[in-house]
Amino acid sequence: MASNKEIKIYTDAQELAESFAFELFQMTQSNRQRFDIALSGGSTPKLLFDVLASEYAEKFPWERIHFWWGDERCVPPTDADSNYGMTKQHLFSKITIDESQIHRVKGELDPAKAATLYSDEIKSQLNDRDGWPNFDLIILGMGDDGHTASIFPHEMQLLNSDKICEVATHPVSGQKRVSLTGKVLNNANRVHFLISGQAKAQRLAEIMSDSAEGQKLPSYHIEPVNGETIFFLDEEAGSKLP
Ligand SMILES: O=C1O[C@H](COP(=O)(O)O)[C@@H](O)[C@H](O)[C@H]1O
Repeated sequence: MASNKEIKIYTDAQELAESFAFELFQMTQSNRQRFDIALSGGSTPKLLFDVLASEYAEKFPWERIHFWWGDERCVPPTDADSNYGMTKQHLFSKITIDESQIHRVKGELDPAKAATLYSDEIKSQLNDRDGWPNFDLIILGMGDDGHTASIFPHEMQLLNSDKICEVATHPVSGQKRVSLTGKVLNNANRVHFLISGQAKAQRLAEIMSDSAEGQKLPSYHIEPVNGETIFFLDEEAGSKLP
């Protein structure tokens, strides 16, 4: 199948975050009443949240945005590893948004229980398309090993899971995660990867060249058939692209 992955490259991580914040702002300028956006953890979104908090706190239609996560680490929200905790620190604590619009994974609970609760909340709140929840936008990162959300290369079966969420295990630390599965990621209207840094360059080159190596990486397989897939990169991340 021909790929429709689009690539946008910015000078550095700061310019990437600022340009992406503007893209987000533009997306919210329609008269839609609600946008369901799944966030990622990681270093690049942190910069994005800082830009949103400092430059868009008053401009954004926060009352129409519902926030979710593509994945969460199974730790309490106060833990430095918590994706929700990082977002709270860098964004939610600096804007006015109702708690009912923040749909976090309860990382402090038993992982299987947290995955079930999160799946139930998604099912009860999101529109369905072709039997799967339909996010307006899923923002994803990519780990140095090619993982995305918390779908790691040693757990490729999560790409084809029939569940909305699964419990995943980090290959090195053994930390438990809750992750949206591939069918949900691939049912979004938009998937936007935000990727910066030299450490991602080789994996990105493998993915974009359609190589056998690339096909072993979870990120390669995320491309909604009925949606857009855009890779927002800085020059370092894009430095080895074919
Ligand atoms: O573990 C995770 O890593 C990825 C990538 O993060 P980065 O810091 O290498 O950019 C992230 O997308 C995911 O949400 C997070 O849980």
